[in-house]
Amino acid sequence: MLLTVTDIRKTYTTADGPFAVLQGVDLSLDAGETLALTGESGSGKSTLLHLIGGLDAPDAGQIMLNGVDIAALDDAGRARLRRGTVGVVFQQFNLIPSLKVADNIAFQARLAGQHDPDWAATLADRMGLGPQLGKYPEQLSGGQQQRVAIARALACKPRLVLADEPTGNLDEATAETVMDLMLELVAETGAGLLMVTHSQALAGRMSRRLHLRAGQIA
Ligand SMILES: Nc1ncnc2c1ncn2[C@@H]1O[C@H](COP(=O)(O)OP(=O)(O)OP(=O)(O)O)[C@@H](O)[C@H]1O
Repeated sequence: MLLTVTDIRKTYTTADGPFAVLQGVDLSLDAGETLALTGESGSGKSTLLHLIGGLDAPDAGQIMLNGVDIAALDDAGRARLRRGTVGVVFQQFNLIPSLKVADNIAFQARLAGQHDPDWAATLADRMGLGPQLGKYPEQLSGGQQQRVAIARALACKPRLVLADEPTGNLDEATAETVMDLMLELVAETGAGLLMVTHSQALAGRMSRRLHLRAGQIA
């Protein structure tokens, strides 16, 4: 199993007191599988994705990724694992404004010491980004920026791709094209995909779907 999440708990401290957003979440994902995570706004979807991506640590529970318990790693260990094993795509693209498209695509793979120029070029080509490689993110449309973000996430050949509303900022037609490309490339690499979405149509394109409600998988 690529990913096994067991009894994950997370409580935020807020001005109104403790808020238990995740109260014992279990899920698993195999390589080559695509999983949609749905749930009302505020149900904890992004929180769960961040924990699985090692961007934050749970209060309790186990997250086994590729045989490693990431919940037991320190910050540096989580960062290393994340760079080499996980590719993340956010709704807001999160490109680096001062870097050209080509360098944005290569950024994470370089950090992980896994930059493969041929693979980066293949991704850019498949994403239709050839003419944009020398441009800066601000010179690109939203759809083009999200294709750069997806290429960047896939450039380190991740075993797991995490996507948080990846097409939430795009118009319907662009969203469909971008999603087609992402699903195609994820399928070709054999990675697992966990995608947070509010779109039932999008969730229907995944091999499985889970719904988060009241801190647990419903
Ligand atoms: N760092 C934080 N400190 C305190 N509360 C937080 C923090 N991050 C998130 N929350 C709260 O935890 C809850 C879950 O947030 P989260 O972003 O995970 O939900 P979500 O399901 O992804 O929502 P949406 O669909 O609106 O993006 C929300 O009520 C949010 O206000």
